[in-house]
Amino acid sequence: MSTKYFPKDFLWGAATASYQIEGSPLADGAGSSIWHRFSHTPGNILNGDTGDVAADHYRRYKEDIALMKEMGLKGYRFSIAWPRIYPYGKGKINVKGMDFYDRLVDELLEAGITPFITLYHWDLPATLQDLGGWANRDIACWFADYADYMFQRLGDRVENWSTLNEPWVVAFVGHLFGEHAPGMKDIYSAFLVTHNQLRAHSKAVRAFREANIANGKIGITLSNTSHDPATDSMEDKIAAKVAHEWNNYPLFLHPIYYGDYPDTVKEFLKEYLPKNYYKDMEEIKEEIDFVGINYYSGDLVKFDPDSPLGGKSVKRGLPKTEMGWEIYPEGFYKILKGLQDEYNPKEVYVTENGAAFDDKVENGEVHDHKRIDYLKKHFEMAHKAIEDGVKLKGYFVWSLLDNFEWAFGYSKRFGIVYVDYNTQKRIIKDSGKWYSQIIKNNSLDF
Ligand SMILES: OC[C@H]1NNC[C@@H](O)[C@@H]1O
Ligand SMILES: [Ca+2]
Repeated sequence: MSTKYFPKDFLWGAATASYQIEGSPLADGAGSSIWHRFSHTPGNILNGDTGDVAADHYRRYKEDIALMKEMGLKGYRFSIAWPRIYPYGKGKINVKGMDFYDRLVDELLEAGITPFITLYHWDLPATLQDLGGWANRDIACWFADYADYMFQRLGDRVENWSTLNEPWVVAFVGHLFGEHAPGMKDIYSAFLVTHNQLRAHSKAVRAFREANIANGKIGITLSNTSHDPATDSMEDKIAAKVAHEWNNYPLFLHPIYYGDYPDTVKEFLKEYLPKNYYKDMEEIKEEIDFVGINYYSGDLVKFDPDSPLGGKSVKRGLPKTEMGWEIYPEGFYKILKGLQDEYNPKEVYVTENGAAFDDKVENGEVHDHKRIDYLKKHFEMAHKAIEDGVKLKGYFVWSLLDNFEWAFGYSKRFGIVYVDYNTQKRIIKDSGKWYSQIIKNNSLDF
């Protein structure tokens, strides 16, 4: 057993998102979001759950920040609900909505916790969806205006900003698979949404440069699944490469760093890319300060001529989390190392990593050993990645609190803090206590 230390000032934190924890979606003048609509549309969410109350964080934020302080978190990643700021997506500002985030940031700073803001984590103002949402090219301006206003209001106290959370999930789960808001099933819209999110992201980055925020850093947060070829055959290897370049960070980083979509996306999916997309690439190619990596799991990819991507996902019989996702820590290393090798970002943050397990309260405690084991294995891989040159500067566990897990509602618990939704009581799980020690020692014994 040896002790391995993480770099000095490594930013250990926890992550959440507005619609998943806040509740009070229409309070104090906030506008409706596409997730308010989607969760209130019967049939979309397990058990008919909605984000109407969630973890009641909009009202309990001070108590939650006290919990973060008790656990010794260095950082806290959270998202701004665009419809609280602009109830109609643009135009009129809602002062009370802005005040909530002003107070939240001040409370975090008072607790010595570094704020890490995500500008968009899926709760698009519903009125913008009525104008076409992310499929409307004008959203690049709508988003950049919203981003610029946030930079003006919070830029004096917040240095770390991520524009979009998991734009792949927004584009494909929301516009092709139809399982997320706005519930569309149109592959052409999904690629148009991919493209417009890139345009919006880079326009916001330029606004960020203009805002001249002292020590400011801006990036983007991308979802990733580690895709390995099912066999050594060339067919499976190509299928795994296509899956990687479409499903993971390359789909967005290739345009941002190199000004074009990845080769396999252009080769296999050109039909679906917006016509004349290339004209926007100069605008999209815009330097960022860090890449946010979200990682949960991996799979095997087998050549499959019937699939539009030429491949299908295959399980390998590994232990799974409550989400049915295989536990594959090696994939975490592959994604982090692959990112550094392929794009050489200035900095990398793990903006999400964690697991859902069937947590139970026993005598006022939650002995979530499986989550501790999951996190420990992934921390080991993160440490190995740093040793191998990945410029990893911080790690945010998903999630601080049990919360609204989108189409699964409250049935899946990812928190290091347990939430009893009947009483809104919080219980720091064993994993939260264990994590506190890791942060305090800034090291792992393995
Ligand atoms: O599925 C777990 C998490 N994945 N990334 C986005 C978050 O909003 C999810 O809760
Ligand atoms: Ca200010």
